[in-house]
Amino acid sequence: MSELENPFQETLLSRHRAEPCTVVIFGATGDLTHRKLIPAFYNIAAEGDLPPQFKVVGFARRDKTDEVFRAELETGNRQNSRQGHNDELWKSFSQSIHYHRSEFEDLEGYKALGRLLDQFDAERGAPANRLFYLAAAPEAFKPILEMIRAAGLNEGKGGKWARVVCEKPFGKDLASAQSLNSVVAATFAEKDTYRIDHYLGKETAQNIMVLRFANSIFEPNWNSRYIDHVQITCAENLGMEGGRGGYYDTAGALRDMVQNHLFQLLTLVAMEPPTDLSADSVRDEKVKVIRALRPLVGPEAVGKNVVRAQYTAGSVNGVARVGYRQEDRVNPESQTEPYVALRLMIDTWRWQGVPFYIRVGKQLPKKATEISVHFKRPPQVPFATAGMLKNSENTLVIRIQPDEGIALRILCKQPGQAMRMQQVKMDFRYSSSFGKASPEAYERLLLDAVAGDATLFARRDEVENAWKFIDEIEKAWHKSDTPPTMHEYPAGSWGPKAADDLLRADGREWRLL
Ligand SMILES: NC(=O)C1=CN([C@@H]2O[C@H](COP(=O)(O)OP(=O)(O)OC[C@H]3O[C@@H](n4cnc5c(N)ncnc54)[C@H](OP(=O)(O)O)[C@@H]3O)[C@@H](O)[C@H]2O)C=CC1
Ligand SMILES: O=C1O[C@H](COP(=O)(O)O)[C@@H](O)[C@H](O)[C@H]1O
Repeated sequence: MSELENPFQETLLSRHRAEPCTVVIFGATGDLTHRKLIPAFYNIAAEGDLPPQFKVVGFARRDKTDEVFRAELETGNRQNSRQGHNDELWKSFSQSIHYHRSEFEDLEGYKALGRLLDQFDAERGAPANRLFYLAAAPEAFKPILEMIRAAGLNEGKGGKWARVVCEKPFGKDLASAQSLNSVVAATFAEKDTYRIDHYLGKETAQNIMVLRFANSIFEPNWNSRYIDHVQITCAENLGMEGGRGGYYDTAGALRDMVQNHLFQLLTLVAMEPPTDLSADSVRDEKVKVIRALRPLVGPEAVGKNVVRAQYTAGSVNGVARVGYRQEDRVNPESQTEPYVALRLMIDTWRWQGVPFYIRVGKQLPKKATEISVHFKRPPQVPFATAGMLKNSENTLVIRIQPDEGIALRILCKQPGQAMRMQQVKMDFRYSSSFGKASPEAYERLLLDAVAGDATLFARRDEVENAWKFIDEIEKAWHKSDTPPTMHEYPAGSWGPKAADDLLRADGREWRLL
C-alpha cells in the first residue's frame, strides 16, 4: 500500500490530538495571540478538532482576571476569526482560557504556573500534555526557556509530553540562532522543539510536494534539462503599519522573509523526493537544498547577484505613502532594505545552470505570493517562421496567496485559417475545486504541534544553514568598505530598475503579477 493510501499516519495524528492538553502562551496579551493564535484555536474548536479537556493559559505581565482576558480575546476573535464568531461556541470555548500574571524573568511566577497546571491535571483526574508557545519578543526567549527549566516545567508528567513552539524570528544571524538553539536544546529535546514558519502551514505551500511527487507528469520534467529558471515573488502592499518599524528596521527583507519563508518555498520546489513523509525524511531533503546554495561571498558577488532597495514616497492604489526612512520608528538614515531581489544557484545535479530568482518587497502594487516555473522553449521546427514561438515558454504558476491555485500556461493555435499561436491558461483554483476555505496556517501548525508532527516546522540545521548563507550577504552590505548600492523605488511600483536589470542581464524578465 502506498504512503498516500496509508491511513496509518492520519490515525496516529488523530490519536495524539485526542489526548488532553494544556497550551501556555507566553506573551498572551500581544498582537499575535489576539489576531492569530486564539482565532486559530477557536476555528479548530469550530471544526470539532480540539483535544479533549483542552486548556489555554495566557502568560503576560499586566494584571487582569480570566474574565477580562477572555473579553479582550473575544474582541480579537470577532475581528479575526476565519469562520466568523458564534456566541454560543465562544461561550463554551472561552471557558478553557485562563490568565496567569507574571514577569518573564520571575522564577516564582513559573512555580505558580506549575501549580496552576497541576491543579488543571488534578481536575482532569490525570496529567495532560503541555505545549509552551513563545509568542514574545525574541530577546525574551532565553529567559523564558531558562525559567521553564528552572521550574522543572520542561519535563512531561506521568508519561505525558512537554513541547515548545518558538515564534519567528529565530535569531538575527548564525551566531544568535546557534546561541538560541543551545538554550532551547538545554531545555527541550529537538524532537520536542517546533520552530514555526507560518508559510509552511499555508495549504498551497503544502501542496507543492503533492504536485511534484504525486503527479507523474511534472517530476520527469522538473530539472535543468527542461526548466529554464524559477521565480519566487512575495509582494506586499503595506509598509510599516502597526508600529512594526522598530522591529523591521533591525531586520530587513532578507532576514524577515528570505531566510525563513522564501527559503522554505525554495526548498519545497527544489528538493529531491523524500523516501517517506516523516518529518525528518522531508527535512533531510530540504536542508540539502539550503546547503547546496552557491554561497555569495564578498561585495562583488553580492553586488552582482543581490539587489537591495528602499521605497521612497509614492502611492499604492491611490493612497499616498511616505518613504521607508520617514516611516514611524525607522531610523531616518536607515540602511535596512524593505526590498530585496536575488539570483540564486543550487549546486546539485538536478539544478545545474538553473537560476532561482527571488524577490520580496513592501509597498508594492499588490499583495501576492507566487512561484513560477519557466520551462525551456521547444525546438523551433516546424514553427520557426515569423517568430511564431516568441513568448512561447510554458510556465507553471503556483499561486501561494491570494486566489490560491495553480495555472499552466501553454501555447494554442488561434482559431482561424492562419497558423497563429497564443498563450492560454489552464487554471485550478482552490476556491472552486474544493468549495470551502482553507484553514489558516496557524490552525494547521498548532494542531500539528499538538499531534507531534514536526514536518511543517524548521529543524535546527535548516535554520542555521539558512543563516550561514544570509550572513555573507549581510556582511557584504554592512561590513565591507565597498558595500553594494542601496537602490530606491517609489512606493506603489514593482521595485527598483536594478532588479529588472538583474534578470535582463540573463535575457529574462520578471513575470507580471
Ligand atoms: N504580531 C504578528 O503578526 C507576528 C508576530 N510574530 C512574532 O510573535 C512574537 C510576539 O509578537 P507580538 O504578539 O506582535 O508582540 P507584542 O509586543 O504585541 O506582545 C508582547 C507580549 O509580551 C508580553 N511581555 C513583554 N515583556 C514581558 C515581560 N517582561 N514579562 C511578561 N510578559 C511580557 C506582553 O505582556 P504585557 O501586555 O503584559 O506587557 C505581551 O503579551 C514575536 O516573536 C514576533 O516576532 C511573528 C509573526 C507575526
Ligand atoms: O513573517 C512575516 O510575514 C508577513 C507576511 O506574511 P503573509 O502570511 O501575510 O504573507 C510579513 O508582512 C512580515 O513582515 C513578516 O515578519
